[in-house]
Amino acid sequence: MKKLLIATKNKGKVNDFNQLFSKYGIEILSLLDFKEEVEDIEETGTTFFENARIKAETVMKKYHLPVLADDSGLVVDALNGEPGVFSARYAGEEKNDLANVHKVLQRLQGVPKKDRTARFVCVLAVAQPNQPTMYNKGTCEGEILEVPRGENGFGYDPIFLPRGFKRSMAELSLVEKNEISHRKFAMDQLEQWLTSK
Ligand SMILES: O=P(O)(O)OP(=O)(O)OP(=O)(O)OC[C@H]1O[C@@H](n2cnc3c(O)ncnc32)[C@H](O)[C@@H]1O
Ligand SMILES: [Mg+2]
Repeated sequence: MKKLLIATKNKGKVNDFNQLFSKYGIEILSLLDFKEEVEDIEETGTTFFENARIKAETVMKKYHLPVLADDSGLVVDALNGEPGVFSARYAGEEKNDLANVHKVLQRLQGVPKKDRTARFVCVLAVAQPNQPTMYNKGTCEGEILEVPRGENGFGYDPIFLPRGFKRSMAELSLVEKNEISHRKFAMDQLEQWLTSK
């Protein structure tokens, strides 16, 4: 089975990717699989593209392998695009999903349903030795609920209602999420590269 290294330490993403990659017969490894702790990569970019590039190229240069990186987040219109590239650390450096969700809900208190539009964004970067880095972007439109719902997924899934759905992203199964997610749409554009591997 082919293997691909994903430059992430986020278990929720690894879970999504395991299911998304299964149809390509590709086994994925992440930074969580290394015996020694891999140092955190500083995400100093101001865009999802820059941070995806930093993660993919840093890890590719270290291990000399093709590497996929994912930089993603939640963009809320009524918050001028926040939390955006700061999604993981919105409520502090410790990257606490519950605290991040709470902060978004607090900032949206009193904002009516029609103004709670938002989207998940995912930029994937593929870095390979001696080749230009490739990028793909996927989005998933929806709105922010008033209270969290559901136990599946990770991050902001419990407060995100995908457009056209009655269940939150965290009330969808992994398979259902992966039919409509920002990560899936970014992956679709990689199909040619994945199938030629
Ligand atoms: O950088 P890596 O190691 O990949 O892991 P991270 O958690 O720091 O990841 P990001 O820098 O890309 O920040 C993305 C954050 O956006 C949120 N997010 C991204 N995709 C999501 C999804 O599918 N469902 C819910 N929240 C998501 C979640 O809180 C993530 O921590
Ligand atoms: Mg990160």
